[in-house]
Amino acid sequence: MDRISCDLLIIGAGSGGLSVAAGAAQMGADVVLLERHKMGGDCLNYGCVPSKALIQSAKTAHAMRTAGQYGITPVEPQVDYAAAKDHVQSVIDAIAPMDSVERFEGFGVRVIQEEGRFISDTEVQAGDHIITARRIVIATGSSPFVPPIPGLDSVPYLTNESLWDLRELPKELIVIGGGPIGMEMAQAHLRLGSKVTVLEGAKALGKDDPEMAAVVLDNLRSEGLEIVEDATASEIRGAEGAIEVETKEGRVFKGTHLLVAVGRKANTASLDLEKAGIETTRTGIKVDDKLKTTNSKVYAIGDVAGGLQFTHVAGYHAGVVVQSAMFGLPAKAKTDHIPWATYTDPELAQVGLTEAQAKEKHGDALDVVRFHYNHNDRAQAERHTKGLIKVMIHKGRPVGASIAGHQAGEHINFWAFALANNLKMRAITSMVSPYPTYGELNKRAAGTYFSPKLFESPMVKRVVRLVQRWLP
Ligand SMILES: Cc1cc2nc3c(=O)[nH]c(=O)nc-3n(C[C@H](O)[C@H](O)[C@H](O)COP(=O)(O)OP(=O)(O)OC[C@H]3O[C@@H](n4cnc5c(N)ncnc54)[C@H](O)[C@@H]3O)c2cc1C
Ligand SMILES: NC(=O)c1ccc[n+]([C@@H]2O[C@H](COP(=O)([O-])OP(=O)(O)OC[C@H]3O[C@@H](n4cnc5c(N)ncnc54)[C@H](O)[C@@H]3O)[C@@H](O)[C@H]2O)c1
Repeated sequence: MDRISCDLLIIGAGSGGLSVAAGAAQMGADVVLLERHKMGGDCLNYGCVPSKALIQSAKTAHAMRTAGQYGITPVEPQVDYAAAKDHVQSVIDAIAPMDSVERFEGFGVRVIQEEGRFISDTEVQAGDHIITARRIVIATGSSPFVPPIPGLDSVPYLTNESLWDLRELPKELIVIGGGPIGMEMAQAHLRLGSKVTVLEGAKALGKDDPEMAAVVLDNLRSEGLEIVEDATASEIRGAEGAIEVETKEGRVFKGTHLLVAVGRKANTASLDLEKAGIETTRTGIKVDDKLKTTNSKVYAIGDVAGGLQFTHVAGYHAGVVVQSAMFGLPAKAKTDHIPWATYTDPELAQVGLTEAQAKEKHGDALDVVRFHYNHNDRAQAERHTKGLIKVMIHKGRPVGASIAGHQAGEHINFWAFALANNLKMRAITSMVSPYPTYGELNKRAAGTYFSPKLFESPMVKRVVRLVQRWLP
C-alpha cells in the first residue's frame, strides 16, 4: 500500500470536486483528487452539456419547420439522430480538456483514477493508496434514481446515462417524470421527430411557480407533446420496441422506448461513510450550513449534499469550502440567491422566492409585478412573444424573480445579481437598457413597480401642476 498525506483530499472530479481542486491547488495547497469514472462528472458527460447540445439540434429542426413565420419557406428537416449524437459528443470533447487529468496535474493536483472509500474517520482508500488529509471533501454527485416500479427491471429502459449511446431516433418515447430532465429531453425528442408522452405523477415542472410553468407546458402541448399529469407509473410490461406503462389510475401508454427521469439518488453507497462517522439523510449526506458533515474534518458538496442539484450550486459550494478549508474562514452556504433554469423552449427560470413563498413570508407587505414578453419590441421582432417576468418585491427590494419565456435562463442572471447584492428596485430603474433588447424586460418590470407610485399619485400631480405654474 502506498501511503499519501496531503492538505486536502477530494473524492469525485465533477463540477464541485474540480472547482475545489483548482482553487485549493492554485492557492498552494497539497491536493489529491480521486475519480472512479470520467473526469468532469455528470454535468459534462451525462447531464448539462449533452442535454443542451441535443436541445440545440432540436431547436434547429424546429426553426426549419417554423421558418414560414419569417418569410422563409419552411421545410421538414431530415433528422440524422446519429449525427446529432455525434454533435453532442463533439461538444463534450471540446469542453473535456478543461476538466482533464493533464490540466489538473498542471495545477499541481495529484489525480488518482480510482474509487475512494473511507476505512477510518481520517483515512480513505483508493486502489493501492491510503490517503490521509487535513480536510476531506466528498463531491461524489448523484445517479439516476430507478424506482421500484413492478416490471421495470424486465424491459429495456433509458436514463440520462444511457440515452447518449442511443443512435436511432425513438419512434415513440415514453418519459416517466415531468421534472427538468424529463421535460427538456421530451421536447428535444419531439422536435427531432419522436412521438413523445410524458407521464408525471404529480404536476409537471412542479418545483417551479405554477403560473410560470403553465406558460412552458402550454407551449409544449401546442407543439404536440402529450403531458399527462397525476399519472404515476405503477406497472411496466413488454419488450424491446413495444413497452407498456400502466398508471395507478389504470391508463395504459405504449411506446417503443422508455426514459426514466424521476429524480436522483446521492452517490454514497460505496463510500463506507459509517467508518468515518458520517451520517446521511433521505436525500444525501447530512451537512450543516458550512457544508461540514457529522465528521468535522469532512465536507460534502454538490449533489451528494442532498440540497439543490445544479452545477452552479456545486461550484458555489466549492467556493464556500475553499474559504473554510484553506483560510479557516467561517463561510456559510446560503440558498436564497441561487437561480435555476430549465432549458425547454420557452425557458423557465427562478431566483429567490416564488410568489407563493414570498406571500407566505411577507404577507400584505409584498408587491408582485408582472411584465409580458409581448410588450417587448425585440420579442415582437423575433416572434418570441410568449411569456412573462414576475418580480416579488418587499420594502423596495426584489426578493424573488420568475421568468418564463425566450432565454429566461439568460435574463435571470440580472435578478440573481440584484438579489445577491441586495439591490433596491430603484437601482434597476436607474439603468439604461439598449433598445431593442430582451433585457429591457427587466427594467420595464421594475418600472411597473414604480409607475403607480408616479402616475397615480395625487401628490405627484399636485406638485407637477404647481411647478408648471411657476416655471418660466
Ligand atoms: C440530464 C441532466 C441535465 C442537467 N442539466 C443541468 C443544467 O442544465 N444546469 C445545471 O446547473 N445542472 C444540470 N444538471 C445537474 C448537474 O449535472 C449536477 O448538479 C452536477 O453535475 C453536480 O455536480 P457534482 O460535482 O455534485 O457531481 P458530479 O458532477 O456527478 O460528479 C461526481 C463525480 O464523483 C465521481 N465519484 C462518485 N463516487 C466516487 C467515489 N467513491 N470515488 C471516486 N469518485 C467518485 C463520479 O464518477 C463523478 O465523476 C443536469 C443533470 C442531468 C442528469
Ligand atoms: N436545467 C437544469 O438545470 C437541469 C436539467 C436537468 C436536471 N437538473 C437537475 O437534476 C435533478 C433531477 O431531475 P429530474 O427531472 O430527474 O428530477 P425531479 O425530481 O426534478 O423530477 C422528477 C419528477 O418525476 C415525478 N415522478 C416520480 N416518480 C414517478 C412515477 N412513478 N411516475 C410518474 N412520475 C413520477 C416526480 O413527481 C417529479 O415531478 C433536478 O432536480 C435538477 O436539480 C437540472
